[in-house]
Parts: sequence; C-alpha cells; structure tokens
Amino acid sequence: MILSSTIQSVSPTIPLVLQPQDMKLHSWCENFLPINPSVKVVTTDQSVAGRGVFAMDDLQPDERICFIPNALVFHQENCASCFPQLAKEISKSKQKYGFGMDEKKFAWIHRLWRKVARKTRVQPEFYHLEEDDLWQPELTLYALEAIKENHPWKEWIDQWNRDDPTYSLFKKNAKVYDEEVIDLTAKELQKQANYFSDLHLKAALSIRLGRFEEQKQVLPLKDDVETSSMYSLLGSRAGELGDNLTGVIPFHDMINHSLDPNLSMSYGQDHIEIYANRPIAKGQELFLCYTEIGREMSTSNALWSLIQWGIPHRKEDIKIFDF
Ligand SMILES: C[S@@+](CC[C@H](N)C(=O)[O-])C[C@H]1O[C@@H](n2cnc3c(N)ncnc32)[C@H](O)[C@@H]1O
Repeated sequence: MILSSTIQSVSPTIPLVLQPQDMKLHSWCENFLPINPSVKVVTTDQSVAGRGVFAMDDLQPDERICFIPNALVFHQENCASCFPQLAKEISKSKQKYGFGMDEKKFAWIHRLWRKVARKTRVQPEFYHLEEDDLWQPELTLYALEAIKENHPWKEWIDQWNRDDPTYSLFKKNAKVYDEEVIDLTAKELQKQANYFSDLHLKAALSIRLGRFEEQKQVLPLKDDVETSSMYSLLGSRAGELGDNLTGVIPFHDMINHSLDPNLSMSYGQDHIEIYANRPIAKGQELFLCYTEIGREMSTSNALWSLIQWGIPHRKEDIKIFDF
C-alpha cells in the first residue's frame, strides 16, 4: 500500500486490466446503477490501495461518474425495510439496554480511558454509549443477514475488502486485554505513520476494541471472527449520510481517499451523484475526500483515519496538532 493520500496516480505505463472479480463487481454495479462507461473498478498495484476506480478514457470536468438511487444505499433505514425481523430484534435490544440507565456497567471502560489519558496526556472524550453510536454494530448485523439471506446486496458485500494492520487485528477477533497482539499491531501502524508514538497507537487500538466490546453488550452480535471482521470492514466503508443515518454507498465505496480529490458529490432528493471536478486523464485513479476536514487535517483526525479507515496520512498533510 503506498502512503500517498494526496498524490494522484500518474497515467500508468502498464495498461489497466480488469481481474475476474473486478468484472463481477462491475457487472453487479452496472445492473443496479448507471455508471459512466469510461470508469472501471480495477485491482492493480497502480491503485493507492490495491483496488480503486480508474478512468479508462479522458473525463471532462462536471462529467457524471455515477448516479446512485438512495434506495440502493446500505443504511439503517433501507436495511430495516429489507430485514424487518432483524430490525425488530435490534430495536428490542436497544430498549432492553436502556441508554443512560446503568452507568456503572461501563465503569471498566472509563477506567481504561483514564489510564490512557494519564499515559499519553491525551484527554479522550468521555462519553457514554448512545443510540447514535450503534451504526457500526447495527450495520454489521444487517450485512451478515444480507449474506445469509442471499440478498441482492450479497454480491457487493462479498467484495468488501481492506488491507491494513487494524483490520488484521479484528480478523483475529482480538480483545482489549490481548496486549501482545495490540503491541504488534501498533508497531505495524507505526511503520505507516511514524509520527505517532507507540503509546498513542496502543491507546487508540485499545479504545477501538473496548468500544466494540461495549457495543456487543447492547446488540446481539456474535463473538466470532466473521462478526469482528465485518464490523471492521464496515468501519472503513461507511459514511455519515444524515441525522442518525450512516451507510455504505454502492460503487462510491470502491473509490479511494485523497485530500486533493478529483471527484465531488451532490445529493438530490432521491439519489446521490458523483462527478469529475476537473479534467481527469485516461489511466488516472479517481479519488474522493472521505473527510470534510480535508486540508485542515488534525493529529486526532489522522489517528482516527488510520485506525478506523486504515488510511495513513503524511505528516506534512497534518495542519492542526491537537495532541
Ligand atoms: C471505501 S474503501 C475504498 C476501496 C478499497 N480500496 C477496496 O478495494 O474496497 C476504503 C479502504 O480503502 C483503503 N484506502 C482508501 N484510500 C486510501 C489511501 N489513500 N491510502 C491507503 N489506503 C486507502 C483503506 O484500506 C480503506 O479502508
């Protein structure tokens, strides 16, 4: 994986070739959403992340890349109408949990956070688990259900992928007390972003795993590798879509991140559109900026981006040093 969140890939010398899994994914997308015939999802070393979306022909500014009907977006509301039984179970679990009722239940995570704060001098935000924080475990349950039920989303979900140290940790279904594996993961992450201290990385990983454990006490998630892998995959693909609505947008989720993106998005009443915001030459990779913060990237955003999305940023792209 190349550590280049801001560098646009140059026109490749080797022609881009679609692998069989790329063709499968592409035909799934084309079945459901209009995509510009000049762009393709390609698995290639020329992508910043092993797979991305590329221009197979020159694209003009404002040219539409794809049109995604809201009904296809994998978010809590659409999932609840596709899987009403599971939606009922989720809602019952939330009611049973009773947010804010039993603060003592999570005293252990507050203790952990205090320890982290003492060691790193980072003041972690102390917050109690709220209903809005449950999008990741909730969408995990729906994604696993879609696979089980062979829902039309399955073919797309089967292609979800990420390749970074945090994902490896979740693929082992590691726990917050597995210090050795957390240590090793922090070392791997440090190779990608050596401006973070070992302690910061370990703290961030522990908080991430701790929060997952906390969420597992609210929703009926299994304690297995399939569940924790899906949870981590979702974390790297989902975005906030509106009030209490988070989701994964088909095709959009195949586009990699850059702080200097060549694509922009617009939101209609019932659809989302992605279009080129400048001329894009044949062979270039297409990019969106995942963070609204864009060029105002701070150290805490960079740490979050590394842990949650698996995306390292260059030190020179960090403009605000908030720890
Ligand atoms: C929404 S997906 C993008 C498509 C992804 N490459 C794929 O093959 O499915 C987000 C994942 O892509 C990778 N990624 C995206 N942008 C990246 C970048 N600029 N540098 C490194 N990895 C990136 C990260 O692993 C992240 O978890």
